[in-house]
Amino acid sequence: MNQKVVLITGCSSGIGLALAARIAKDEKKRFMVYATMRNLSKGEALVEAAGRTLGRTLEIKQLDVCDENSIKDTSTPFGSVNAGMGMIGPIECQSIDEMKTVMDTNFFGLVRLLKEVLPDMKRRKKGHIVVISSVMGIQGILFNDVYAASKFAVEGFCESLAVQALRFNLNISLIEPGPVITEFERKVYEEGLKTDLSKADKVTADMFTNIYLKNYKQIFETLGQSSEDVAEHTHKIITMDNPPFRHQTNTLYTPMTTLKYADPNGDLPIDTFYKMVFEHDKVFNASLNFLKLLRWRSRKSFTMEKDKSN
Ligand SMILES: NC(=O)C1=CN([C@@H]2O[C@H](COP(=O)(O)OP(=O)(O)OC[C@H]3O[C@@H](n4cnc5c(N)ncnc54)[C@H](OP(=O)(O)O)[C@@H]3O)[C@@H](O)[C@H]2O)C=CC1
Ligand SMILES: CC1=C(/C=C/C(C)=C/C=C/C(C)=C/C=O)C(C)(C)CCC1
Repeated sequence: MNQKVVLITGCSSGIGLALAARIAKDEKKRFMVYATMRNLSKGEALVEAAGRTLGRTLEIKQLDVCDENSIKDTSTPFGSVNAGMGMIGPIECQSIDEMKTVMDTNFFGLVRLLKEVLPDMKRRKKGHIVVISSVMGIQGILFNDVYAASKFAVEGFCESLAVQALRFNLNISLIEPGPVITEFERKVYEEGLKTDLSKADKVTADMFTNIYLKNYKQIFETLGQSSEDVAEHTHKIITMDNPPFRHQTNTLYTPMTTLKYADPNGDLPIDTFYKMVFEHDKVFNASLNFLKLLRWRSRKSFTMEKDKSN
C-alpha cells in the first residue's frame, strides 16, 4: 500500500501526542507516522496512546526543532509541524534570551525543519505541510506579546511560502486552535505565577495578576478544547483533497477572530478586548460562567445517556 509518511514534532504531550495517535489509527491505514520528541524518555504517554499502532503505523524518533543536527536526515514527510511553547507576562519582566527561546522554538523550529524537507518535497511534487499555529497567529492577546509575535511570524512565513509551494503541487495548512487544555496551559500559568513583577509598574503588575492570571483558568475551562478534538480537526484537514490554507478549530472562539477580519483599521478587536476586560468585566465574567454551566450540563447529560445505554 502507498502510505504517506507523516512527521510530527513535539509528540511527548498535548496536541502532538493526540495527533500522532489519531493519524496512526486512520481507519484506512493511509499514513505511516514518525512521531518525534526532543527527549525520548518522555515517550511513555505516547506509547500508551499509540497502543497497537506502535511498530505498525507509528514509530517514535528523536527530534529537537532547535538542534539542526537532530533535524538532518529527517525522512521526507507528507508533513506536520507542532512543537511549540508559550510565554505570558509584561515584556519589562522578560529577558531577551527568554524571548529568543520562544522565537527559536515556535518560528525558527519550523524554518529549520522546512529547510531540510522542502527541497525533496519540491522534487517529488507531493506533500502537505500542516502547521499547528494558533488564533494568536492572526490576533494578539493581552500579555502574550512575544508568543503572538512568534505565531504571526509562522503565519507570514507560511503565507509567503504557500504561493511558491502551489507551483510544486504542495499544500500548506495552518491549524489555528484557541485555548487547548494541555501541558502548555499548565506550564504557561505556573511560569506566569512565578513572574518577578518588580520591574513592572503597579498598573501593569496589577493588570497581569488581577485581570489576566485571574481569568486565565476560567477561559480555559469555558473555551478550552481537548487535544483529541484538535487532532480530529487536523486529521480531517490532512485527509482532504483540497485542504484550506487556514482552519480554526474552536467555534466558541471564532467571534473574537472575526473582529479582526471585520475592520481593516484594526481598531475593532483592540477596542472590544479593552472593553471586555476593563469596562464590561462583569458581563464578560457572566458570559464565561454561563458557558461553563452549559458545558457542565451537556457533559452531565452525555454521562447520563452513556450510563443508560450501558
Ligand atoms: N495549548 C494551547 O492552548 C494551544 C497550543 N497551540 C500550539 O500547539 C502546539 C502544541 O502545544 P500543546 O500541545 O498545547 O503543548 P504541550 O506543552 O503539551 O506540547 C508541546 C510539545 O512541544 C515540544 N517541544 C518544545 N520545544 C521543543 C523542541 N525544541 N523540539 C522538539 N519539541 C519541542 C514539547 O516537548 P517537551 O515535553 O520536551 O517539552 C511538547 O512535546 C504549540 O505549537 C502551541 O503553540 C496553539 C493554540 C493553543
Ligand atoms: C478571550 C479573551 C481573553 C483571553 C484569551 C486567551 C487567554 C486566549 C488564549 C489562547 C491561547 C492559549 C492560544 C494558544 O496558542 C482576554 C484577553 C482575557 C480578554 C478578552 C477575551
